[in-house]
Amino acid sequence: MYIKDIIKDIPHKVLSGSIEKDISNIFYDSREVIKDALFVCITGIKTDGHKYIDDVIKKGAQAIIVSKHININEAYRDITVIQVPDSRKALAIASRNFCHNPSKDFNLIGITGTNGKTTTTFLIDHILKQHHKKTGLIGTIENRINDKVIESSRTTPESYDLQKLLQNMKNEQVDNVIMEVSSHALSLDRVYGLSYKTAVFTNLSLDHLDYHKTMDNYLKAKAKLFKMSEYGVVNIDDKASNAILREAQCKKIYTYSTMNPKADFYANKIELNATGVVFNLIFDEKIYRVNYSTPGKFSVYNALAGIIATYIEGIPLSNIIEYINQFTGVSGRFETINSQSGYSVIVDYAHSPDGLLNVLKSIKEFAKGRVITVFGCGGDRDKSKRPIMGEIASEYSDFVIITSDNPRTENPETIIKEIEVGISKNKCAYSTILSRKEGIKFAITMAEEDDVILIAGKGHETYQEINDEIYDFNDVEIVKETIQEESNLV
Ligand SMILES: CC(=O)N[C@H]1[C@@H](OP(=O)(O)OP(=O)(O)OC[C@H]2O[C@@H](n3ccc(=O)[nH]c3=O)[C@H](O)[C@@H]2O)O[C@H](CO)[C@@H](O)[C@@H]1O[C@H](C)C(=O)N[C@@H](C)C(=O)N[C@H](CCC(=O)O)C(=O)O
Ligand SMILES: Nc1ncnc2c1ncn2[C@@H]1O[C@H](COP(=O)(O)OP(=O)(O)OP(=O)(O)O)[C@@H](O)[C@H]1O
Ligand SMILES: N[C@H](CCC[C@H](N)C(=O)O)C(=O)O
Ligand SMILES: [Mg+2]
Repeated sequence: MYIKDIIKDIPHKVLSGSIEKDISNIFYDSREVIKDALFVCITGIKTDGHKYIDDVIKKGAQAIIVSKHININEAYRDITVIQVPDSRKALAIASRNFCHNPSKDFNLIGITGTNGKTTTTFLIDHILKQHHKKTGLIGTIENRINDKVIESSRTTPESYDLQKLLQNMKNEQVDNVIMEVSSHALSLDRVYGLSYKTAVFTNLSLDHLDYHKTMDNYLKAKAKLFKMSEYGVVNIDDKASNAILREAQCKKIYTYSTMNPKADFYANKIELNATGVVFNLIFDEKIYRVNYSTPGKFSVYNALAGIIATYIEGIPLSNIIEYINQFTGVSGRFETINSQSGYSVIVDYAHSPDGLLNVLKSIKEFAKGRVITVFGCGGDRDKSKRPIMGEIASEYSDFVIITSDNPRTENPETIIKEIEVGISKNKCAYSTILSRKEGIKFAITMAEEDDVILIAGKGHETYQEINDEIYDFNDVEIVKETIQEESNLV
């Protein structure tokens, strides 16, 4: 595509070279640049793309987008250099142009919030598919085009990767794309220039302060999505919803609640049990009984969000409720493994204080025996949540095993100590076991009939990241193997 077409709608100044050149591809990482490329220099948190200009020109880049003043070497005078005020926004619009604005050809649904994004996207995808729609899905566990799975390395991809993925989805003629929109993506303009049909707000609670610094910044990032969307779907039981509603520029907003009968979609008569939730949905003065097979009060919220987003797509409520009945849940989200000895193990992705609190409260609703919790916290991420999660685990468990999550480049023993600070020692007994595998094994060895073991934090993850190395690791597999070994011993 010609540079002049790629930079359409981007405020810019051409510093050198021609914009009539044909470009092979766009890159934001110098390490990937190939001949005839356009390289967008991004000033990041760790490094600065402007540092790699010489390098990309040597690799054959023909055009460069910069956001800083640069001195162009005489030898490079044929290289097209374009200056823009904001190179992340420029990357998003250039990518959208280069991919022929794919999202204009389908309805885009975006889910934001601290918890529940993956679960809600999977539920919406399920409902739409049951109604014979073709779908694309983008999020933490995987990306999908209809039933084809594409590996995902980020909750919301960088703008260029996102536009390419949306283009592939368009080529497969999807009717809808359902995507998780992380606060990082909103803050770093990965979704800049997209128009959503529907934006969903699930909730806001403590997480990611390593990046956002304050809860207010975190909330403002989430609120951006509601300026880019035709319809809004908002959980008004969450106190952050006031700010979302205030900032939203949607043409229509549907609210949902389990506490306020004035919400557009209101749930009451909620029954919680070990296999799921059942509740009454009240909409437009009609009552529908909904069955959803993931336990926990938070499941009612995810179901409500899924119901409204698909109602906006024109699917009759009676159909939606029938489809929800057949939804079997998401891997690593309240995934239950029953043992022959009568105890059960729940693998869950709760990795924030609110997530852990919700899952433990839900377990308390049905656990007949002790609750044994195994968890850790990720390294190189928000440290403020560590003692709070320690406190929650000890308040709601009979025994806690603090272990490693993904320590990344931090010392795992230090992370464990920071969690330990929050443990209420008079509330419950606990152990610290560095190896997550040993921690899980220890919990299973001590479990007796009717006990419930919660293994929190890694859910679907199939790896453990320690010191920049990725090791195979799968909570569910370790649980199954250990239960098997235990039963062989009996
Ligand atoms: C905090 C954050 O999101 N950081 C993202 C940000 O990194 P950064 O600003 O530090 O970038 P940088 O490393 O300084 O590099 C600046 C520029 O130089 C380029 N570069 C760098 C090195 C080089 O040799 N050559 C080169 O050209 C980089 O490609 C980049 O364009 O921009 C990079 C380029 O797109 C991202 O890779 C990086 O994501 C990092 C890896 C990350 O871990 N992000 C996580 C926290 C994240 O985004 N998580 C959310 C989920 C959160 C949730 O649970 O809700 C997600 O959406 O996945
Ligand atoms: N609506 C909800 N409210 C509070 N907690 C929830 C909710 N839904 C799920 N959870 C808890 O949060 C965990 C993560 O859920 P899910 O993966 O759907 O969230 P997410 O927003 O996609 O997370 P991430 O930001 O890591 O992608 C679940 O395992 C569960 O413990
Ligand atoms: N999307 C979340 C995932 C956390 C999962 C947990 N297992 C960890 O590694 O910290 C984050 O980036 O904070
Ligand atoms: Mg997710």
